[in-house]
Amino acid sequence: MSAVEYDGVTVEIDGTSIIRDASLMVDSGEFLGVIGPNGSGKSTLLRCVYRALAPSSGGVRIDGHDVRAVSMRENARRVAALTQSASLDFDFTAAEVVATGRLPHRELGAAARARDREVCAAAMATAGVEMFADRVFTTLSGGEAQRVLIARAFAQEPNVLILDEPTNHLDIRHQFDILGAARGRGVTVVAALHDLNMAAQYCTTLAVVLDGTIACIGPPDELLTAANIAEWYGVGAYVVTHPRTGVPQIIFDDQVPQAISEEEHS
Ligand SMILES: Nc1ncnc2c1ncn2[C@@H]1O[C@H](COP(=O)(O)OP(=O)(O)OP(=O)(O)O)[C@@H](O)[C@H]1O
Repeated sequence: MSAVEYDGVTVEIDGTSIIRDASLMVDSGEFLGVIGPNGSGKSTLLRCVYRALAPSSGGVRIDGHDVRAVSMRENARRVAALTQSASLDFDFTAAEVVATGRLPHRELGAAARARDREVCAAAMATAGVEMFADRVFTTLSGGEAQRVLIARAFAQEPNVLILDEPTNHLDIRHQFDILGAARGRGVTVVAALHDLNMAAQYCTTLAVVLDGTIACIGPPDELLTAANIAEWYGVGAYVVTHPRTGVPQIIFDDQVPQAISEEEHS
């Protein structure tokens, strides 16, 4: 059984097909990177998993359960999402924001248990935000706030972590830390990523979304060729091999008239 399964998902908004007939299976423990140009449909695809959007046809299953057939609360025990549009206008402290990640696990109205507090403290340590615990969330910088929201997603202890551009606002140190922490949790991760070099380093599989359809699915070293990058993004590139890990790494060059891969170049 797949951890996440899209079965013929079509999303129509105001009569326009934003996603067309998307099918995809993500195995338990896999780190799937969803890549593709701006406006291609990555966020829309992700929103169907955490029920921010209902497909017009087809469905999404988590651990074999259709996400629309279970309660929001039950879905939230399985899926945590870091979204692009998370805005919190209340004067919550960072620790209070993280604590909301435990709500799906608590009985209605029940107080936080010792374990809830332990999980939140560990999540804040993993995201490196313990020092912001008492800060009002809205006073944090973009990167600090992003890490608090990541801590909240970790505190939710989901089987499936949905990350929509998780490295937005993060400096390079925190990009490594957060993607490494997501991978290190051993859960299934589905992440929309713009940074193809980070995607190559952390993702086991990539799904490429082009104009509302999943154009291809495969491991980074198969998909991240110069020819594909030119086709998907209209940018030339040299693709080299990371000297330590062996994964593809991309040096973009908008002046390269025709994309060349390392093999073609040598
Ligand atoms: N509520 C909506 N109403 C109208 N159009 C929408 C709506 N939501 C998304 N779209 C359109 O659907 C397309 C896909 O949007 P989506 O946000 O999924 O793309 P994306 O690949 O995540 O883009 P980006 O890389 O810029 O974040 C875009 O053209 C967007 O304008």
